[in-house]
Amino acid sequence: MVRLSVNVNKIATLRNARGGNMPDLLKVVRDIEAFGGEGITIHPRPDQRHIRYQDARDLKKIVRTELNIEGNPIPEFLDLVLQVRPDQVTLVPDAPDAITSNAGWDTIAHRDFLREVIGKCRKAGIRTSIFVDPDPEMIRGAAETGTDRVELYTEAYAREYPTDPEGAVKAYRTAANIAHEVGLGLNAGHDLSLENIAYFKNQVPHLQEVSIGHALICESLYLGLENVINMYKNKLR
Ligand SMILES: CC(=O)[C@@H](O)[C@H](O)COP(=O)(O)O
Ligand SMILES: NCC(=O)COP(=O)(O)O
Repeated sequence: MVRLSVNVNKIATLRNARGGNMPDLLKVVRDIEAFGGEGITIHPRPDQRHIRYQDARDLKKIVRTELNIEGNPIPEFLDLVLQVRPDQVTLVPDAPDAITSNAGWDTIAHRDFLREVIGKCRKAGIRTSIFVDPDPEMIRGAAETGTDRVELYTEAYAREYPTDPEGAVKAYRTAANIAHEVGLGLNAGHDLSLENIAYFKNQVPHLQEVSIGHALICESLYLGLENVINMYKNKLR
């Protein structure tokens, strides 16, 4: 079964909107795990617009499933990750002012930098993943960095799925097979939803984990968090 890691950035967005602690992020995370969530993903951005660095420290103490911290490995991010030691770190090449993640790594141009960062994380006992487009050369380049896994950036799939499901997924199927051939574990995420997740899961081999946040939280406004988590898990079986 493909593991569901729930990205809780948008819980922190709502919390920060009033400057208080409602919704209580730690309570929501405990409930997500009680409802069947199999991991918690956070993406502390440099401006800490939603997830704050302190949230990462606090969540490390309470997460019982797996904690995945995503972000651009700027020095303060890497320091946080090496301090917190999550189960997994996912390296994302976001610009500081990016409204959301919008590209995968150029694993060839940044091979030496990624090797250095990944080496430090793996030495600290943290499983590593790097955010990549479904580009065969980028997947092969990722294998040269020493990373444990890659995370396929699924925005293009989600955008094209409604009009051309097979056209949307074929690059990801190819990328997944190449990742498997070169010995990489496989995650996926960004803009996945109740509408598009089952087709992706059924068409993309070797998938170990999906991290889903924005759509899941929005769907939960109508259908309820516990119900939505179990709807995703049923589609991921
Ligand atoms: C790497 C990735 O796709 C997610 O972390 C996504 O960027 C969520 O970030 P926001 O919640 O800030 O959009
Ligand atoms: N890595 C993807 C993630 O954590 C959540 O992305 P999204 O579902 O908020 O687009």
